[in-house]
Amino acid sequence: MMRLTLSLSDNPATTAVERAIMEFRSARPVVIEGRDGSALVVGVEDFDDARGAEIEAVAAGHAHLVLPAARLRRLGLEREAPGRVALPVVEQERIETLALRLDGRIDAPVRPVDGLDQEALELARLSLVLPAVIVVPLSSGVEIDASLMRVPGAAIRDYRRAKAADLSLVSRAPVPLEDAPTSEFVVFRGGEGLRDQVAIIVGKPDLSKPVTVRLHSACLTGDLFGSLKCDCGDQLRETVRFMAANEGGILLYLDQEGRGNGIANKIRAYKLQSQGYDTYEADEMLGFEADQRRFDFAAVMLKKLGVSAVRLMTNNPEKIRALSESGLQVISDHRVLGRPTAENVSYLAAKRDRAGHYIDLEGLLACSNKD
Ligand SMILES: Nc1nc2c(ncn2[C@@H]2O[C@H](COP(=O)(O)OP(=O)(O)OP(=O)(O)O)[C@@H](O)[C@H]2O)c(=O)[nH]1
Ligand SMILES: [Zn+2]
Repeated sequence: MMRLTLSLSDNPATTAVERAIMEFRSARPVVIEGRDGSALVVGVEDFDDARGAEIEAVAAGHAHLVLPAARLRRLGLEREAPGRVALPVVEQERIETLALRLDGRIDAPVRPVDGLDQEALELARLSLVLPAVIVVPLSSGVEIDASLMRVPGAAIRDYRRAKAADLSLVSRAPVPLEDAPTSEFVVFRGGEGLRDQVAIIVGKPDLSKPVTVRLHSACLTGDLFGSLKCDCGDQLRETVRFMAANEGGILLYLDQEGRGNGIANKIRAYKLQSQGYDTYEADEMLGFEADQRRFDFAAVMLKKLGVSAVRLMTNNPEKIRALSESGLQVISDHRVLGRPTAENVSYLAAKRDRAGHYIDLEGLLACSNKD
């Protein structure tokens, strides 16, 4: 019999994590294998009592819920690290209360997490689902479904770094834009998120000089639909116009919807915002720290395009720091602000006050009042 041997995947660890992400997103349990044991992990989304009963049969009282630090803080605990709460009974109602509900309160001791717990939480984050996981340590006698995906914990830990370093250019073509007729779209595979990353080269920038660059995190609501809740759409179009009118530039459109939390979690956060919480409070309730994004892979994209010095269009100190640390020469004197609207001023103020963004809101409001 002929046997097909595949040598295509030169990184089986990354592929294993990607398969695990797909399983996890379809609400199937995944087995994480660590050095000192393994654990069955399942996300809290789409969790019901029937699934709970299946998990309980395997867990025999040893399941626990792992919650990130942000969520524990929202539950009233002073925490900088994730923690675990025992689940003697695996019930949907209790899990939802602890992981999701606004009035959730901790009703049991919170213990420190182990390596498998951390890897389980990281798998949930990579999967862009709610960052809360049910973990069942597997003892040797337990039999589990052989079709369940098994993934080494070390591969999950290393995944982000590996993907950030391993970006490949897959396609490129001219795409004339309304405000920038000479533009080229260059698509990379790798980086963050679950899709591809796009570099838009506007005009013909001179790569021997600092190139005007913007790192733009995807914002479906703002970029595409002109949502009034943020300034993203204005920033995007203003950047392209500026580049076209000033010797060109490169805009990186990064798959980091919702500050890296994914569109589903962003809309969950918007629901909380409609109840009066600000952009960071809402994320914290869902278990997210202020910003999940990393920008190291953006530097890899720029280097692959032949860029070594940039003039960055941003107000975000984190973007400036990440590119500088990657060895690129960075000039960061160009701020980029959209129009303030009644709906987005509090969002802009929160970014300035909570995340240290360089936003001169008073100046901006004064300017817009003059118009
Ligand atoms: N989680 C969350 N994400 C949001 C919210 N509003 C906007 N976003 C996301 O925030 C990100 C904004 O990204 P960028 O436009 O790159 O902006 P930035 O980090 O503010 O930095 P600069 O614009 O460069 O100063 C996008 O991914 C949006 O989808 C929100 O209320 N909650
Ligand atoms: Zn936006």
